[in-house]
Amino acid sequence: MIVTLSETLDFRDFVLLDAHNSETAFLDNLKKRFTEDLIYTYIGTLLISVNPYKELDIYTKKQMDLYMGVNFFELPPHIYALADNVYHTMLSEANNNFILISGESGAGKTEASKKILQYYAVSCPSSTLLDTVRDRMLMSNPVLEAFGNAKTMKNDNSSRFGKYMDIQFDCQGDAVGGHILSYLLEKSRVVHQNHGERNFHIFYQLVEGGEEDLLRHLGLEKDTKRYKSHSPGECSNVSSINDKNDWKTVKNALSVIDFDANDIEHLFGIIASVLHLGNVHFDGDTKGYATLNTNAALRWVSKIEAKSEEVKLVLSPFTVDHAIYARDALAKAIYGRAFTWLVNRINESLENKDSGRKTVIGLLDIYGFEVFSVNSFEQFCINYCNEKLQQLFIQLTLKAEQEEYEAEGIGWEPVQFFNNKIICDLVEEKHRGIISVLDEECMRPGDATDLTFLDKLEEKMGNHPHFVTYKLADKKTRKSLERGDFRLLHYAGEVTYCVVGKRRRKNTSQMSVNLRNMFSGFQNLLFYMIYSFSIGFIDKNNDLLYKNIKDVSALGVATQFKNSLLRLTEILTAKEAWYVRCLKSNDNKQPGKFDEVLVRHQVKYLGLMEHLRVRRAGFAYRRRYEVFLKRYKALCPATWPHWKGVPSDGVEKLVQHLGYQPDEYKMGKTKIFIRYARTLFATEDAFEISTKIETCWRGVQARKERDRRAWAVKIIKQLVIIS
Ligand SMILES: Nc1ncnc2c1ncn2[C@@H]1O[C@H](COP(=O)(O)OP(=O)(O)OP(=O)(O)O)[C@@H](O)[C@H]1O
Repeated sequence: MIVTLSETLDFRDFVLLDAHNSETAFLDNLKKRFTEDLIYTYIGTLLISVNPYKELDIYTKKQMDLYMGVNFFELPPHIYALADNVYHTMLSEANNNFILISGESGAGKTEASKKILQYYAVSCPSSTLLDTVRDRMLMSNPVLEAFGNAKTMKNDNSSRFGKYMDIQFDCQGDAVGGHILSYLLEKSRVVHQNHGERNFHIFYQLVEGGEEDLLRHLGLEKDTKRYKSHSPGECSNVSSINDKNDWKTVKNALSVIDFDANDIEHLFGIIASVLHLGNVHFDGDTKGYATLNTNAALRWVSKIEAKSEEVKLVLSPFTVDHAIYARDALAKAIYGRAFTWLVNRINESLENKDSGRKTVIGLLDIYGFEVFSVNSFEQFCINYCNEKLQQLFIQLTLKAEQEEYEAEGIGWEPVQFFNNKIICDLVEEKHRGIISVLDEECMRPGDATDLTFLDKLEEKMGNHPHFVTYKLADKKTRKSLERGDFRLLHYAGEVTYCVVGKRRRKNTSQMSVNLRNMFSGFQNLLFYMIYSFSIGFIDKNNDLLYKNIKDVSALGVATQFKNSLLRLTEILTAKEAWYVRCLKSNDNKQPGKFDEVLVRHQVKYLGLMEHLRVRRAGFAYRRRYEVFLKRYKALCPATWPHWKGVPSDGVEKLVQHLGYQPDEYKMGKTKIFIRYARTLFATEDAFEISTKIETCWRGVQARKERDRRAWAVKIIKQLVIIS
């Protein structure tokens, strides 16, 4: 076996990278690995995945078998290694875990979470009952994708919601149940899609693939162009999507998940209602009155939501524009509720009825920092979410570190890192944070606008080091800000948010109240809505749907999101954290192309350098004595080929031989702890080679006498490379 120098120059674990503060070195390593189709790299136990945009032969059953039960660092980085390690940690420590999968749209999050699920489906024990749970869990994917994914410019199968899925295991390691939570469904897609984008897949699947009888029953025609809610994107046919086939998959998946005929009828009835609503038109008279007769469109919704109640919405005295807005808001509300219902229904079918002790692996698939598109309210929510998750990462990592130091009898040292709590507080603090200010502004009587909201922010956050606006900025910064912007200095970098909508209506609050009253007749589906063309922070925060009017005065969308994030944080805090960070290699979905600027940007906004810093802080490297000795014994004459004494003594001899200074390492009860120093990088490199040398050595012993000399010469060459 020949070990070339080039093989030793890329690192499967960034923690070993000597120039760990250098973004350029980080990128070089990623790129080098990527060009060799090595899309996975670690930062400790965090897995980075770079989307190759091509099928790689690394997801076979054979590969799965290879990774089952093998030590995390033994084999090349892989999503299966992570999945396996989490599973075995859960079993051996009987604890709960979660895997956070993040990255921007098209980076590969959905694929990563599917691969983890597939791995568990193959590697976990099996029985008829368990197979049912396993199948339902796997089948929940195509269903949620049909209703929650859509073609966007960035991704033909883009998830338009955040997803957290718990997989529950019994103490034998069998998957016995599951539970899904969804976040921030992009409801606006139901009524509007940008050019080149589509509505949620299910609309096309139903119309293209639906059986004649079903379509007739739902009053639909087999022609997607007939439905106005589809037309703005003008993109029904996409080469990578086969709606007819997907329809079959979804129907099959629904039956596996145990949806009965009644459920299915209602579900598709609702989809039909939304399609019909898109085609509802309005008669506007000269005074600007508009009538919206939704009886036909809401036939199915009323079955679920209002039972026998006849639904008729009359909008007056508003204009056709207002009526269109009301219609669209209704379509969004209906779809949002149908999606929630669907998730609940899937959860019922995944529920584990057995009360025995369970441990959990949670999969959280959520957008990373968004800085490219219009920086608006949604991005603000997503970025706040990422800020919270970073906080959680810091807490969990440091907590875990501290616990391990104590268990090993090593004194805890404070670690230098940037604590982003200050930014989380800036956004979420009660009465003082941005979300509270937004709610106050939405609810106060009088003429509240996005700009008065911005004024209030300036008043309250004026001196905050992570907040700046045009008015507060110095001359230089001002050049990059508009008057309607505020900028947050997130832990991962600066993001500018535009608070104002495109067009403003003057008396928004007053109008909201009028509309609210107008819709109070519709049982359970009560929402209030604001002028259709304004999309600023105030209106977005007000785009509410409530069961009960009493709630309306209290909560804005941002606060609801904050509350759901707090609940999520509680769920996650009690678990051990694992991370998959997905990176997009290029913007054109081109196989094998590595766009350095794009990747650099993501490395920054996913906080990977910061992550590396936290991981390397303190004694970042630790291994059990036996494992360490086995790996590195070839590097010291006293330990090679065998160390006969106590492993910890052998390890100490070894590290001293390698030149570690006393402050560079500590000897724990069962493990050695080492600071990441230059020497270690050489050591890890050497480990790779020494493993190969061992293989060669065995080769030498097995060979005939005449070959031995040639093999021995090769080994000596390797040793020269090491030194
Ligand atoms: N590991 C992989 N191997 C091969 N192709 C991949 C891999 N991961 C992703 N892809 C390709 O990239 C596309 C986008 O991936 P995916 O849908 O998982 O992105 P995402 O991060 O979930 O995006 P979004 O946030 O928009 O949902 C996939 O449809 C697939 O073609």
